[in-house]
Amino acid sequence: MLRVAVPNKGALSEAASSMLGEAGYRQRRDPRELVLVDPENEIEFFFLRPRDIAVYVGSGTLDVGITGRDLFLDAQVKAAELMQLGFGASTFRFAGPVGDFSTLEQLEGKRLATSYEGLLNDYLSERGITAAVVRLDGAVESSVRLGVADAIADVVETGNTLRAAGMEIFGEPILQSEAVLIGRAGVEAPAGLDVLLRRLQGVLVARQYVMMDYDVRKDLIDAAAALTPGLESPTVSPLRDSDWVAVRSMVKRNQTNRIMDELYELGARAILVSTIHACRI
Ligand SMILES: Nc1ncnc2c1ncn2[C@@H]1O[C@H](COP(=O)(O)OP(=O)(O)OP(=O)(O)O)[C@@H](O)[C@H]1O
Ligand SMILES: O=P(O)(O)OC[C@H]1O[C@H](OP(=O)(O)OP(=O)(O)O)[C@H](O)[C@@H]1O
Ligand SMILES: [Mg+2]
Repeated sequence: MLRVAVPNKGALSEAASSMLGEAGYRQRRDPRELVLVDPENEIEFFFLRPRDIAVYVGSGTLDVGITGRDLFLDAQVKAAELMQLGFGASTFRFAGPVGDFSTLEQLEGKRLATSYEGLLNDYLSERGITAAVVRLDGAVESSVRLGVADAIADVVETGNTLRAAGMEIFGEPILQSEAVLIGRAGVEAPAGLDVLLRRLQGVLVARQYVMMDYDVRKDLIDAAAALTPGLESPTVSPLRDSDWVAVRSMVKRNQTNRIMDELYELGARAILVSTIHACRI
């Protein structure tokens, strides 16, 4: 059985579980369940803290796991990013009291609070900056006001937490993070991993694309196909009226309305959009 680590709570937990559900795997009914076996799919899910998932995968105890790129890099384990999962996006950044800092160089000799000590130390040493890193478990934004640090390095999503603490970001982003699937580096792929990857890829595509159908005059098919090239090539079917054809093509979800407008301008009619429930590309 493939052994997969999944976040048990926190920012990534719900989205990870619903992605696995969409990929056709059994889901836990009770959030206190720690292990879930899905014998039909020959897979076993272990619900763990996202921060610990890299440790289990890095040590080879579990085959693959879903965690944040920031947490994975912070753990400094021997594993590799296998797939980006398209949720849990955040930026890891420096922040300080409003007006105090504007450049990275000003951090020299200062005290920096963070929950991501490994990630921050790597970043500072790559840039030759020496600062005292204060490792905190959470609520890092309070550390400056409470006097244990001069600035922080933390996860920023909306920036609301920072603003509420009277702080602002400065410097370039340290890291763009999102949820990723990680696996062991330099070993033979475990049985069943290829199926998991294809299924997750299928969910990503089904979320990113819609199916577009329309009718267009035969002499306009090249112009229409240029607007909707699909992944390989659009499907073109005959209609009873031999001057017209029906076209079917996958289209990026976020471009749906622009493409519908352009197809209509071109002369296409009966333009229909439907969601893709599942797919294998
Ligand atoms: N708004 C957000 N707040 C916190 N983490 C977020 C946010 N958006 C995305 N993430 C990502 O979620 C992961 C952190 O998850 P989680 O909050 O469960 O961990 P944690 O902060 O260590 O745990 P906890 O807050 O329960 O102590 C990171 O990869 C982070 O980048
Ligand atoms: O930019 P925002 O949308 O405000 O989100 C970012 C905040 O969310 C996270 O905290 P979390 O709720 O995980 O608490 P923690 O600091 O105790 O981990 C993170 O550490 C920031 O504090
Ligand atoms: Mg948190």
